[in-house]
Amino acid sequence: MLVGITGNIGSGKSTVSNILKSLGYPVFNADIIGKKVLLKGRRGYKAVVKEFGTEILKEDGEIDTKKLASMVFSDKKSLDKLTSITHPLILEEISFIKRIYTDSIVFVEAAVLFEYGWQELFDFVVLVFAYKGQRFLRASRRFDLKEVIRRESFQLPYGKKLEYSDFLICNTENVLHLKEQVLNLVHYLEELET
Ligand SMILES: CC(C)(COP(=O)(O)OP(=O)(O)OC[C@H]1O[C@@H](n2cnc3c(N)ncnc32)[C@H](O)[C@@H]1O)[C@@H](O)C(=O)NCCC(=O)NCCS
Ligand SMILES: Nc1ncnc2c1ncn2[C@@H]1O[C@H](COP(=O)(O)OP(=O)(O)OP(=O)(O)O)[C@@H](O)[C@H]1O
Repeated sequence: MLVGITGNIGSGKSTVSNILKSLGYPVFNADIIGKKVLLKGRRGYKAVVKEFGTEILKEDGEIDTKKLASMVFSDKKSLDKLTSITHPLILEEISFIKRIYTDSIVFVEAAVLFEYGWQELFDFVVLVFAYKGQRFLRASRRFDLKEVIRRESFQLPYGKKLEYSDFLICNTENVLHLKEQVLNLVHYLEELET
């Protein structure tokens, strides 16, 4: 059973993933896959350098994801160019994961899932919710607020995402409250699986 975990920036997807991992479940991360395919020698590297130029390279020849981020999150066309290269490769890997884990539950965390119509690939999608203020505050630990706002502007609003989701997890309280919901979710999924 392939289960997607999604939610807007700073909602707590990785925290949910970590809880699932601590319970022993296999959890993959589409953001990480998306960056792996950009490593030197991997299939996205040449195409992205050709598209964005050698100015996105660091001294060691690897792609500087910070520079790339500043280009793509300030211009929708650039973001579309990047995703047209990396998304087919990410989807290939998710399909592979789906084929490998046929008789157990496997989770894939994907920040942007409904935005690109990936829901068809999953048996169920879990949406992690937190209020905008909470998300922005939490995400500012990793990115500055301007960057958080820019990235959020490329994400669908929760109202739309709720329509497409199978389960909702509310990360509006403390992590213990989040863990209780994750436990209820896996209990339900395990019952479906048997
Ligand atoms: C530009 C890149 C290299 C920047 O890497 P960086 O380490 O700064 O960010 P990371 O990938 O870890 O994403 C962090 C957060 O940014 C937001 N974000 C990332 N990609 C997107 C996107 N295409 N649309 C909207 N928000 C996005 C999400 O909230 C995500 O959780 C990277 O984000 C990227 O390659 N994005 C395009 C590919 C993609 O869509 N990846 C996400 C697959 S789920
Ligand atoms: N319930 C909570 N209470 C307080 N802090 C939290 C809570 N849930 C998550 N956090 C913290 O908020 C930050 C963002 O959480 P997390 O990384 O899980 O979100 P995310 O959705 O994966 O973020 P991103 O969109 O940047 O990938 C982290 O520092 C995390 O420890």
